[in-house]
Amino acid sequence: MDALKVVSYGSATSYPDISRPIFGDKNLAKHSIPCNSLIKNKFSIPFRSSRPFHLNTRRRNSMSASTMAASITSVEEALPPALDSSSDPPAIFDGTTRLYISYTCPYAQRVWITRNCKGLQDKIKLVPIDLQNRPAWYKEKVYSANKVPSLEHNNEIRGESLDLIKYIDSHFEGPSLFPSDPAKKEFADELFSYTDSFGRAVISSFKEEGVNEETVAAFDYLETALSKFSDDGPFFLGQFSLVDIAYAPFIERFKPFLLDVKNYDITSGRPKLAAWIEEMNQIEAYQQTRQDPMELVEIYKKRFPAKF
Ligand SMILES: N[C@@H](CCC(=O)N[C@@H](CS)C(=O)NCC(=O)O)C(=O)O
Repeated sequence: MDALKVVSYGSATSYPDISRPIFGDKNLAKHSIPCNSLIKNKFSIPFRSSRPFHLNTRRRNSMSASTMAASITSVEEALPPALDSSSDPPAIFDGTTRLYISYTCPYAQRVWITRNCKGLQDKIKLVPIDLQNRPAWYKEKVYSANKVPSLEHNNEIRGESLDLIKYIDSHFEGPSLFPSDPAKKEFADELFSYTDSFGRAVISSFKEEGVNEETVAAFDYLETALSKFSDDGPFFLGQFSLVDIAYAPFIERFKPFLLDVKNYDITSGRPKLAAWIEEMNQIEAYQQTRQDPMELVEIYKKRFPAKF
């Protein structure tokens, strides 16, 4: 893993938060930090594995020493180009574990983040697909649902992002990304169940003028949810978990889009959500999956050409 290098390929590179200035450069000092330093040093991850975990974050020019300590690091990989209708299929079912994604798909991004967080870059090969010019073999030979993400593992293909992040967490090595505390597990289930409703509630405003009550309530729900275990840390279950991974790709898109087209700042009056975004953006395993926010805004503008 340490041999992996920083390489951006096409649009698949990591970007800082749209609302924050870009600090630093690409010539970053690199080192690994252990799992329990994952999220700033004060928040440990008392999940079942204590295996070392490699987290990368980007060095910034103006930072406190403690933030700096957690923010310089590490493991980046060369991202392959997306396969399109002219590309040959990989050697499907040759024993290689493959994660089929699209670089711009938030569902696929959930699984990609999970794979990175568990340090599985060498064990699970990324196979990006160009959804706009999809290879026919993907539906015929890989995943008949013809969607991403899908995971090829042990001669089987599995789909559905929430199932996949749980599957990867429980069937592969690396730090556990799910708590054992029953109260946290129960809350995790509630938050997983809410993901689709959350998305629908936010998108309901994309088709009309302004930001409706349903959308506001959805972000308020997250703000309240972030209070529940806030004594343990800034994430949904206190410690970083699969729940954060389930929401991050969507917040990554909704935040810049709502700001750009509706002048609506989802963090205004929601300090816990603002802090969560800040903390998420420090996690290199996530950073490496992020796209240019303005490209994401443009994608949404095309997809929702309604009233801005
Ligand atoms: N419920 C699925 C949704 C996956 C999904 O809709 N993926 C989109 C890309 S973001 C897709 O593959 N769309 C292709 C299509 O529907 O033809 C999951 O959570 O994995």
